[in-house]
Amino acid sequence: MDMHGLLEKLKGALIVSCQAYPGEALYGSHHMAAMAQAAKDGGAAAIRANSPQDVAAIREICGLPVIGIWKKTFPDSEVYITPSASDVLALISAGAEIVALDATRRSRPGGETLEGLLANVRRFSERPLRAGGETESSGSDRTLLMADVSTFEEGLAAEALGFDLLSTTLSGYTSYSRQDSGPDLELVERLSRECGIPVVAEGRYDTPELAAEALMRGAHAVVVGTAITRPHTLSRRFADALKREQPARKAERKNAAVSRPGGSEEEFL
Ligand SMILES: CC(=O)N[C@H](C=O)[C@@H](O)[C@H](O)[C@H](O)COP(=O)(O)O
Repeated sequence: MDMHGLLEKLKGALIVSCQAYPGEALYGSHHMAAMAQAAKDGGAAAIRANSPQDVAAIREICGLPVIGIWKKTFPDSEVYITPSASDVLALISAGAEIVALDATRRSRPGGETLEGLLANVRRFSERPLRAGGETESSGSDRTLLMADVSTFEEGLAAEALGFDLLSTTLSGYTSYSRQDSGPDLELVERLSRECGIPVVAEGRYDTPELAAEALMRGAHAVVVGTAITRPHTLSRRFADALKREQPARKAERKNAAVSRPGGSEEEFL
């Protein structure tokens, strides 16, 4: 499959983000590969995964195209999604068909620039990023680069730098981007209208309806993570809702006891 074939395959598709952090019950490539297989069984067309180990495990088990990222934190920068050229190359070696990286305007670790990073990746990549030459494990003739952005301006800049596709991943996660509890559908719509490369909707799509709306607004595909693959977060939502309900129920029962003929508040207590 060439890069156009891969992008065509992702058109209108669900991409499931399978990520877990150290200390969480599902942390580990084995769990993430099982999660990816379950997502595939449910109709996902691709997987977004963190670290070369998870990318390799997921590709081996479920065989779907993988968008690889590598989250790393540094004391001198807020950038944490695939911060450096060597991270990109490690993900390419692990078999990622697409590598996503922070393309915000924030300063990067070690003072590296986004332009410099792209030049390094192109220079050192074994699977050329701009030339042909299909490799056995590759789903595409070259690894595509996805820009994770937080604003419209960052999207335009990333397209000008030669990224293959954009994702709205970081809207709400930079200090200067729109802060909202829901997904940034306006950003999806604006980028889709103004950019010549595919725009992926990502970040806080927590219902099927919101994901479908993103396609209506022009998204090429939708990435869903937390709402599908983070069961402890989902469990907490339910548990918190029940906890919030308890005082209301208690008050209801108390009112019912007091208003019953012969009933009293003491009886309820
Ligand atoms: C901001 C950031 O670091 N986003 C990360 C990017 O890979 C993941 O933690 C998210 O789960 C992913 O973007 C999917 O979004 P959501 O989990 O909201 O469906």
